[in-house]
Amino acid sequence: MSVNCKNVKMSFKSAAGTVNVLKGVDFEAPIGKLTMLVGPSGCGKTTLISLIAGLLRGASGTMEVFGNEVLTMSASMLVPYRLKNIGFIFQQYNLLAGLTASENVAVPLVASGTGWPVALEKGRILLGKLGMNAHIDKLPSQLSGGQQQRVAIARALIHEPRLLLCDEPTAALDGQSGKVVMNLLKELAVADDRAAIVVTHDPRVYSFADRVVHMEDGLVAKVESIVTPSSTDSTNDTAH
Ligand SMILES: Nc1ncnc2c1ncn2[C@@H]1O[C@H](COP(=O)(O)OP(=O)(O)OP(=O)(O)O)[C@@H](O)[C@H]1O
Repeated sequence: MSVNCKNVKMSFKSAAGTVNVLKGVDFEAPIGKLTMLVGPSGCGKTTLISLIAGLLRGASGTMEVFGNEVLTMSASMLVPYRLKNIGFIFQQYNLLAGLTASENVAVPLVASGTGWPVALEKGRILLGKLGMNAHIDKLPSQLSGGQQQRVAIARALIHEPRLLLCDEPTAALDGQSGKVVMNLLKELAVADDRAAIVVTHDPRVYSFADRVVHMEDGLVAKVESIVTPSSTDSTNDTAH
């Protein structure tokens, strides 16, 4: 398993009182698979993947990610944990407005000690693979939504994380662009030693999943294993 969560509970305190958002989640994401996490708005999907990424603290239970017990990890250990293991694609992309596309992509490598020239070159190569050669020196404000999405994907994958976490990667895209993005994610992020977890509301992309985990009201309600046609067949998407 890339991720193995047992009895994960998480609450938020606010002026109105305590909200129990995760109520004892058992969740697994197998290595070499794309796991989709689906369920009604507010059921706790983003909270769960934020905990897995080490971006959110304060949960109880156990959460093993590639052998690391995340919930009890010290703050100083979380930084190298994230750099080594996690790529995160945020719903709103979260690109740095003052940096070009290739500079945005280079940031995770620079953060883990690679020099800017090497990081930028790797960033350009990866953006090229994503069909972005004409846009590598543009600022995010000069890019379309789909182009920004590709920059966010490249930034999440540049340091070759073992686990890619994506929050609604196709929400802002039309149907065809959504399929292209899902094909890219599967091709780049799912391998024998890697896994991806995709949070989505988008029924158009369900067929890219190897496994669908349904959450409801802070709990896992159902798990489906999906048998798909060849996951690498990115040219034939008529089934999607
Ligand atoms: N920082 C916070 N403080 C208080 N409540 C929060 C906080 N973050 C999330 N919540 C609440 O926790 C619940 C679950 O939120 P979460 O974002 O995990 O749901 P979700 O399933 O990802 O929803 P959506 O599909 O709409 O993105 C919601 O009721 C939300 O309002």
